[in-house]
Amino acid sequence: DRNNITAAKIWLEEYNTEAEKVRPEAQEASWTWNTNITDYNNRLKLEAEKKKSEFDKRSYNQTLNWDWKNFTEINAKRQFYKIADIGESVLPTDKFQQITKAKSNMQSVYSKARVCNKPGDQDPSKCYPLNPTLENIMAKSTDWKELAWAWEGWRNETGRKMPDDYEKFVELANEAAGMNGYTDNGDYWRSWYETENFEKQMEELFIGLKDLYKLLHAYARKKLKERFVGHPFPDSGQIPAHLLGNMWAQSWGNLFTLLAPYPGKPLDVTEMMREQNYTTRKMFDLSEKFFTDLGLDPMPPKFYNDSMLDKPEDGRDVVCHASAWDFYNRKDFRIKQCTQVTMDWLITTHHEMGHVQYFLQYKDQPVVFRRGANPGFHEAIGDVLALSVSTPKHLKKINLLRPNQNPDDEELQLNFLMNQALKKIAFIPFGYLIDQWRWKVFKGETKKDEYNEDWWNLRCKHQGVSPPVQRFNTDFDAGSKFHVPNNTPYIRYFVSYVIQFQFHKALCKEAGHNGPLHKCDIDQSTEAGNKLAAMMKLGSSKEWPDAMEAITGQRKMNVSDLIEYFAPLEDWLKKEVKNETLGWDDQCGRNFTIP
Ligand SMILES: O=C(CCC(O)(O)[C@H](Cc1ccccc1)NC(=O)c1ccccc1)N[C@@H](Cc1c[nH]c2ccccc12)C(=O)O
Ligand SMILES: [Zn+2]
Repeated sequence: DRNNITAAKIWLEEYNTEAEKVRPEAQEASWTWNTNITDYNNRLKLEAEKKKSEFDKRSYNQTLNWDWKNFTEINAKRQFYKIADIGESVLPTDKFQQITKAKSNMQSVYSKARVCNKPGDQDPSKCYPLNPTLENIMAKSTDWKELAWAWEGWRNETGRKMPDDYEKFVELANEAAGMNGYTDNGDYWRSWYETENFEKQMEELFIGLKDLYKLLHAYARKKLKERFVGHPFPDSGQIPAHLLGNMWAQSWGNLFTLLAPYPGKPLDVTEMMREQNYTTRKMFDLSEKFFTDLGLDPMPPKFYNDSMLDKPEDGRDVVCHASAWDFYNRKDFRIKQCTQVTMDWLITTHHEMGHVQYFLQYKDQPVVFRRGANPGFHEAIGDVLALSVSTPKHLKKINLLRPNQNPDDEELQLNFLMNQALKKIAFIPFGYLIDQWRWKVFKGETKKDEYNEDWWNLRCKHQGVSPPVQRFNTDFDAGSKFHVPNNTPYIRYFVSYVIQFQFHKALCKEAGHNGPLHKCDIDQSTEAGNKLAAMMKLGSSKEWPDAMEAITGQRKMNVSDLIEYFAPLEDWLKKEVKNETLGWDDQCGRNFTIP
């Protein structure tokens, strides 16, 4: 009968066995398309996703045979709750095909996009991809026109071609969410945090970090005005978005040579990697060794054979944006990325390896529990280890610090903190605003003809950046960022950037570190590794405060550890910008220059 827990548990076993067959097939078809974008592979992907959605629907219907909401066994009840949460699979077949098609269209446009007519090119029909060319231009160029060409061209070739598909996706995703009992798709996405007034909590964390961001923003703006003297910066105080070393101004690390407090003491890890003939494989071996030295798991033998770690040179179209893949059969785990030999990519490699380590640690959980305690946890693992790898102390240990440099030199340490701030503090408003925008779109508060206006309202208000050229409602600049056409939620990265410092603080204590937090390197501490592993083994079987408590002893997210980490730099910045006006007007001033 409906309350027979023994029979229910038998059914759960059967569900898991079936899921460990259906999911690998769907993953394999998705992998084939992601590593070779063709119409044929797209059809196979659609077919496999259809099969998986039918399995999800069937399973949902079978959960109705049990009064699982009244089960006293928490673990079984939570498995039923997750099995019944089938997302877009709830849609009838034709609508499911439509939403999958709209998503594939946008992903294909994004991954195939190329930008032509580069200023100074003899052959105007020569076209360039984001990875590596446009990313390198945004990182290295100090030519206003060249930066504006890449910035505007990328948006013309991606976002501008998506509004219709995006509107279709929003409509169908909201319909699916409604059928599952949510008010809209944003409500569904936020439900994964199982947290009362989650939006309010995010806003409070963001407010707690604003002052720190304003200091860094004022300093960067001051130095960029010197570099681009004669070029227009809006009176309203924003920084033109194409000057910050990154296509989306989400990470300012490429401005290190301009912004380092002591330029004479560089951290030029990329050059050191190149001088030592680093290869992609060496970067992965280095990362894997950090994990195994903590007592965590090595990569399975198949991992290196089956992964795609470099951009293919045979001209085929692939999804270059990095991702880690769990095939839900406890055997297949892969990474797909178009690695370049740079420090940024060494960090990204740790980020992706963090995802795979989580897969390995929770692989014996029931399939529905093979997820992060909340999505932010999954994004934080690799970044926590990278906080140790990036320290001058660790770089010295792995011979990526110049031999004549002393890792304990206080000026070098301040340069290191600035480098970290340009990646971690600069990211905060960007990590916050993407889903502020999407949640409003899903709520119906932002209509299609307001997509771009609302996007720039948030970019100007929260991030303090402005468009370098005139923007129109026929533009769709949100679509120029991978996660929007790929429909990957983004608040997870904002959460990760907060909790990774809580994890770092706790693991450093476990590793017996004394002294300033930013000098801590947990390398080789199996005590720290054991704590991290114990948390990861839980997967999503427990609510995330339990997982947080397993590492930090606390049950809440808070920004105090991040602020503690950057305290020495905050003092330096306050002195550096004491004659500057901090912040900017909510609205972007209007003074574009058409190049
Ligand atoms: O997007 C990524 C890395 C890609 C990912 O590893 O997060 C990837 C995104 C993705 C999700 C879904 C489909 C395809 C790609 N997420 C995963 O691979 C993943 C796998 C399993 C569980 C959770 C996430 N980073 C973000 C920001 C970021 C956070 N930490 C970083 C460290 C270095 C560089 C960038 C970042 C960005 O580039 O804007
Ligand atoms: Zn990630």
